[in-house]
Amino acid sequence: MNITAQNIRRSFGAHEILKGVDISSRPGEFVGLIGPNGSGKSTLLKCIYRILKPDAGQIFLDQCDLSRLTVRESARKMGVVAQHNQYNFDFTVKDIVLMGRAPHKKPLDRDNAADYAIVRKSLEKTGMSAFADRSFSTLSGGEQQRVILARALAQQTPCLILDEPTNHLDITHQIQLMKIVKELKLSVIAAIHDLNIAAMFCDRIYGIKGGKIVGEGTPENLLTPEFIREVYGVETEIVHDRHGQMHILFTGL
Ligand SMILES: Nc1ncnc2c1ncn2[C@@H]1O[C@H](COP(=O)(O)OP(=O)(O)OP(=O)(O)O)[C@@H](O)[C@H]1O
Repeated sequence: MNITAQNIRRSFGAHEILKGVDISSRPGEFVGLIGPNGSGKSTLLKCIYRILKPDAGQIFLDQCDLSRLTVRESARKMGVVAQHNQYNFDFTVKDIVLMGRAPHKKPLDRDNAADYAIVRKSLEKTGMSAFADRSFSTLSGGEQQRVILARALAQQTPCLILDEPTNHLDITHQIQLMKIVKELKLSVIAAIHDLNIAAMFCDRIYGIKGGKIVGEGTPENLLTPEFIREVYGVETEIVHDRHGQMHILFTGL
């Protein structure tokens, strides 16, 4: 499924945070969004996953204008792994993942064996099976993040929006999460802080600064020392390992 955001504008008070942003992800494409703190990444993703209403612009899932879908309809198409997952009630891990099935059910439908099997598989995939009966609020930040990914997997959507999904995760779980998402071959847009993680997993990356897209391309094409200096003001060297994977070395400010 194509995700297309066109000319998105959004202000908070007098501050225009998004100044006409275009971003897209093609079917099966893993798209990264990089940029400094406060550049508008989360604001853009929140407009896409409907927590915020853009002041102008449109978002399409294939040909379908997202603002014309009900929340339930869009939740069948788009899963979200966001930051700061807090609940007012204390749910078990299993219950949280089961919430991913809700968009697929009619109001009085009960959870059935197929739902429970999907929940079990999603917990297995994220390595969280042993935590199924634990209370979500007692988990560490990284464990919570993996449960939220399991919920998004249980939602079985063709599109996935990830807002700094590797926050809180140790390096093993960062790579594991990105691998899980990559292998799903969904249309993904993910805000990512770690440029090396972005380079390793993204098919295409957008750079955003001051609410404007300042570059777009494959990791190799986009993430040059000049571009990184322009966006972040840091000096870098690019090296390649024996597998041909690029790595960014930070050499100074
Ligand atoms: N609800 C809000 N009210 C006022 N200002 C806001 C609001 N939400 C975000 N902002 C401001 O908009 C700007 C962009 O924030 P946003 O969270 O989109 O940045 P980001 O690129 O995701 O940053 P980070 O890398 O730090 O997560 C920031 O200056 C932030 O303070």
